[in-house]
Amino acid sequence: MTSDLTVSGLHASYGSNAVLHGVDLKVGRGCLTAVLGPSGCGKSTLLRVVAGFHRATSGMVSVGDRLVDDGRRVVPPERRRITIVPQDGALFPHLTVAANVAYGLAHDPGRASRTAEMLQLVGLQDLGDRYPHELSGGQQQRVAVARALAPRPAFVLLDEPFSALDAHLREVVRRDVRDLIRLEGATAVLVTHDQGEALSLADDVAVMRDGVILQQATPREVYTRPADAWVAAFVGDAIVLDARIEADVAHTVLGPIGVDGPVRGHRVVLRPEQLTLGDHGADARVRGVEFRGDSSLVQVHLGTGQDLLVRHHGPPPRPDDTVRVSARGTVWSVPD
Ligand SMILES: Nc1ncnc2c1ncn2[C@@H]1O[C@H](COP(=O)(O)OP(=O)(O)OP(=O)(O)O)[C@@H](O)[C@H]1O
Repeated sequence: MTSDLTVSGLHASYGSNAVLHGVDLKVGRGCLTAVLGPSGCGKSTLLRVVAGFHRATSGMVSVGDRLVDDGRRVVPPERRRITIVPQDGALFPHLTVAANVAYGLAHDPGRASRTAEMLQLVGLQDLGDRYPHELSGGQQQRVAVARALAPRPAFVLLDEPFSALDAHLREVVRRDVRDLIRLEGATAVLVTHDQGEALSLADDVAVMRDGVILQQATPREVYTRPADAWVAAFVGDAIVLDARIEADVAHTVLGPIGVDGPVRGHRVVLRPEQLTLGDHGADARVRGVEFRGDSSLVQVHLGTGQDLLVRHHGPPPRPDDTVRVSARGTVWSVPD
């Protein structure tokens, strides 16, 4: 992988408050990488150090083959060819949509045609004369992304750019933005605490907690082969079972299940869609049912005292029904 951004051993603080504790991250050229983590874990701080708005205490950041921060020598933000799209889009309210998009193209002779092209790409070619307050939230976000990509930055950093949008609009806008980033061939880092967004959009997901990246891998890999039980639960609904593992078979309260990959402890992880409610398996009682559109998420209480989530298709059981639960597929072993 040709790496466009390399962050290694990065530490950063606000005064005496250390926030990044040795972050390692690699972003391949032309890739969209999501940094996924809970509120306050340091995602925005990481973006700010990468963009050059905050200095590292130690560690290093390289963009392309150029070292931009090693805690001593620092390349200023305007010389990094990195663009940040902040959470609120931060459009200039006194400029029209077209003038906002053209803003970064001041010295570009192809300014007018590039602006028109970007407006076309985000589907706002008819709204160039409007002002930001005359647009919906989703349209404003598109303008913000068009403005960021217009000068063809090597790098785009997106800081939770879709968080202000409602669920439906968010899906539409984020798909458009991803397509635009792909089309422009930009390398992008997207910060989010929304696991669905990270898993569905990104080529690569870096899961962050308390100022460190716990795992960086493809969406499928972090979902099916999480680094630990915390990552498993953060990227999706997870079932963590105690297990005695012998010869690639985990002996659990749900019976024996095959283990995929190395044995790393006494617990295994599986997903609610791997469980089946049927006429065989462990005895359980239904505690609650959540309607999820195409399926139901059924919370069951095993005779052994453990609660599990089951993704169930078809008519759901009712609270207090007695059911039997079995597991399909393989499980993934996580460290204790
Ligand atoms: N300017 C600042 N001065 C002091 N502390 C700060 C400053 N900015 C952020 N912090 C602290 O640093 C920690 C990490 O903040 P950061 O904004 O990087 O987290 P985040 O993961 O982006 O959170 P969110 O998802 O809520 O935006 C938090 O504890 C926060 O309170």
